[in-house]
Amino acid sequence: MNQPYAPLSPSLAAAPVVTRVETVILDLPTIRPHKLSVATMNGQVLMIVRVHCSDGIAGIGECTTIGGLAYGGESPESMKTNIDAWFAPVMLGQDATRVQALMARIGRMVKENRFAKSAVECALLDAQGKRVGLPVSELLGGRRRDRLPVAWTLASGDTARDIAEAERMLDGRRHRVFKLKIGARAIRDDIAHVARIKAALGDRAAVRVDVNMAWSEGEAAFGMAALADAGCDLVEQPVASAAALARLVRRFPVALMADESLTGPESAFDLARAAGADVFAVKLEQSGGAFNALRVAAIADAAGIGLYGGTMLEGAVGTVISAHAFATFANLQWGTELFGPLLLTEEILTEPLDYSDFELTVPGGPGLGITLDEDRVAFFARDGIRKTIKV
Ligand SMILES: O=C(O)/C=C\C=C/C(=O)O
Ligand SMILES: [Mn+2]
Repeated sequence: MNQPYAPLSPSLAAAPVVTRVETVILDLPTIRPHKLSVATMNGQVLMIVRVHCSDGIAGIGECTTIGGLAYGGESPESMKTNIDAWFAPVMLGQDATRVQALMARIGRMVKENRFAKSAVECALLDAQGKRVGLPVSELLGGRRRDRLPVAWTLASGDTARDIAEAERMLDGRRHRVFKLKIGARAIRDDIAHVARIKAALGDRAAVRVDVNMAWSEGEAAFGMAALADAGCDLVEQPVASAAALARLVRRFPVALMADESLTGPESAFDLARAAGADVFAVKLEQSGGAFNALRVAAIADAAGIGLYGGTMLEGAVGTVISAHAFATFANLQWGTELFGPLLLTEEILTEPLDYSDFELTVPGGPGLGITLDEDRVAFFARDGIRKTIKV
């Protein structure tokens, strides 16, 4: 007869706990300058976090941003400092198998810091996936797709160079959706830039723009009408104000996408309630992690708002956890822009990700399904300083 009060099985009775949290900053070159309205990037800075557990399993996470503090309120340096000083002490000794419970514990001690939370949650999910032998996508409810369409951003700052780059991407069957970064130049120059690229590519490619909040509402009204005429099919965050987005939406024959206005489920709900966008760019870091990104997506689905898998130009680790999350989405009408690793000149994985036929393959192995090349991580580590907080 079963013992009604038999002790928990050893694996449950002594759940593995967090024993060490490591953070390291990697400085990596980009293939070319990457010019946005908020910053010009001549390299990318990744903050990698590694969570070690008492059962010998270690998970990895990443948080990265664009141009230091130019995009949002966290930088790789602030993320590293805050994980070392404030996240690690409340994680040590805690049950590593209960990811959401541990993230809630962190949330009671750490306000905001969404990018850093996203990285730590990723590391816990990677470890738990390795522990139970399941991909992260399956821990998030199950993937619906194994491949994701990937757009490419043209941001060299030179129209002819962008056209040549797009032709190479088309010839190589790597990308056929192109996002153009505009907003730094006079609006008429930007419109002419977009029109020239769309005229050159024609129906072989979709052309979209990201203004990164650089326009006033008046400029955006003029710009969206002109971009629609130029054959652009999506305009991303032309203005900073979510209320202005709601005044601009559905006035022009071009879709309007929210990005910077989305900072997690609550902002997604507010924007959905105002019907303030046609599309949501979901970003795990901006959302505060994978579970929050799924909540943002559920709000969009419920409100009939389209979905797009966004990037913070993460390297392979941040890109892959995003791919696992986006693979679970019921709808992903506008594809993704998970090209971050392709903007870098250096590979930090033992096996490069599979970008082919205009798509990215979502890794199928346990956890994230990727392995860091430790020699290359050590080589690109900033000042060789790898900070370790031990129990
Ligand atoms: O820079 C890129 O190419 C892609 C996305 C970055 C930020 C954003 O969407 O605002
Ligand atoms: Mn954007």
